Amino acid sequence: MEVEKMDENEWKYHGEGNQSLVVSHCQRCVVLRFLKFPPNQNKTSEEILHHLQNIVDFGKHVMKQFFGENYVHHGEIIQLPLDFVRQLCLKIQPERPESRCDKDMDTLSGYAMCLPNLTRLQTYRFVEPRPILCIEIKPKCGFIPFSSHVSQEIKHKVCRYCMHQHLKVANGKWKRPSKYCPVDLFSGNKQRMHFALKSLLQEAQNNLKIFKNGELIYGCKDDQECSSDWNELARHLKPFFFPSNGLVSGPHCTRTIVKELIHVITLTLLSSTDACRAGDMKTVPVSQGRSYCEASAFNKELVRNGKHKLESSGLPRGCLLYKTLQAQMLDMLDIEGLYPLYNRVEQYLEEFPEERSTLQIDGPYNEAFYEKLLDLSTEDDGTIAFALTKVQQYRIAMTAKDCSIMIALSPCLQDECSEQRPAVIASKTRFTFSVSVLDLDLKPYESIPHQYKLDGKIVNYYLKNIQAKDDPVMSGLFKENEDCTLVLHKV
Ligand SMILES: O=P(O)(O)O[C@@H]1[C@@H](OP(=O)(O)O)[C@H](OP(=O)(O)O)[C@H](O)[C@H](OP(=O)(O)O)[C@H]1OP(=O)(O)O
Ligand SMILES: Nc1ncnc2c1ncn2[C@@H]1O[C@H](COP(=O)(O)OP(=O)(O)OP(=O)(O)O)[C@@H](O)[C@H]1O
Repeated sequence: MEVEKMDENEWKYHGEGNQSLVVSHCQRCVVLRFLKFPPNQNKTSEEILHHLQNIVDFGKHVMKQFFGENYVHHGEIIQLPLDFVRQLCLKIQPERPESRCDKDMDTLSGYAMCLPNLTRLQTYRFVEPRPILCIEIKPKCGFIPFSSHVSQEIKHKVCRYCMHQHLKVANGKWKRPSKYCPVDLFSGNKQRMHFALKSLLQEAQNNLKIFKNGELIYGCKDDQECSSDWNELARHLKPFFFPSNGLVSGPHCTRTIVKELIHVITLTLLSSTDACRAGDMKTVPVSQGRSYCEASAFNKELVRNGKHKLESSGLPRGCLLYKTLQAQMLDMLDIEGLYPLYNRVEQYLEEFPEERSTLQIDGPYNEAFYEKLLDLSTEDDGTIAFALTKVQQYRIAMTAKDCSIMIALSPCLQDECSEQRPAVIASKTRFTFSVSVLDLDLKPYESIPHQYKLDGKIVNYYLKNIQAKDDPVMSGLFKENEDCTLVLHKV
């Protein structure tokens, strides 16, 4: 890219999260990813460059090993003219959702990351004329904690996402709870995956976005403004799934198209398109934890119908979901078992602050850092080395619990598919596809106390407000208490 000739008019707002803001090029298949900071948090250009270098190194030397070369795009750092960045910032400001404007895009350093535009197929450099559909899923944590350090039994039964939903609705983050359960999505069972994906389509929150030719057509632009009109979605999707049938319309057609979409997403999620170095590193036997979540609407429906056995077919080893789950499962001790180890590291650093860089707490994220992550022993020998390994593994797990999966699909002819360019088949269309993972920024060491507190809040809220109401015995107890209160009233 010729940085001297950068023109803000060739770029447009693409999206943002809590840490970064992304703009896409109008003709080329690239995006720029800028860091975001709260106003007044003045970072020097050097600090920003160092932060970005860490992100790139972490993707290149660590996450590629876990996920595989083809799934991870670490990108490169680019230095941009400050004038271009300022103009771009002004241009895109009106497009930004209000809920994300508590942080400002960095316009002072001139540094950004340049990445392939993952809403496009990765085989083309330029925006190609053929239609492209892209589905972005932020699947969140797909397993139930199996650690013996867990103090509340409910955490062995209900997954964090399902519990957290209730706290988020109570806090006003979302209007309604979603029926999506990540444990169903990661089960590898097609029926359960279908239910999970349908639930995501019903209540996308920040877990699902759909792009057509690089433009967002479905999902939440803002926390308050969510598009969940299936008829509108079906109108967009029809040319992809039923290219020659112009007559089909109405609710039946909408349902058929949505079903086709879910089918294709399931097939791509289960496909194996890459091998990776950590491929044989099995963090935990799947059988160790519970393979279903008691709060999942799918599970509840089965129980209502008198069926108690939830199928978990298991994920094919090569697929991205499997790799994501394995990385997530590096959280072997749960935050409850991890927190005392974090405190051990903290104490050590208080005594020996100069050791912070030797211990690679803030990088560099290189080969040596990766090698140390491979020790999966859970036997605590009381050393700082053990505590540090578990802390770093936990940070990787947290990163994998918050990453997103991008699936890009484009209709193709039979002779266009090859081993390099795999295909999935829907009833009327053959799609060539690519699957990628994004937002693999390592979670900061400093966020661990926050994770510990949040975990307590999520569980306590669920126990007090949700489980107590769901459980007939508990709700009976609450009623009795209410009766007592009445007796105690002055009359
Ligand atoms: O803690 P969680 O599970 O709510 O995850 C946070 C996400 O909320 P979510 O539950 O997905 O709506 C949150 O997403 P939103 O900003 O709410 O869209 C961020 O991804 C946050 O990451 P970071 O701390 O900014 O790096 C995420 O925080 P981390 O816990 O991953 O640090
Ligand atoms: N390489 C890419 N190609 C296409 N779109 C991208 C790319 N990187 C990011 N995006 C889009 O920009 C959005 C924000 O990016 P990203 O998830 O990296 O932000 P974040 O601030 O790190 O997220 P979080 O809130 O999870 O911390 C993504 O949800 C995705 O839609």
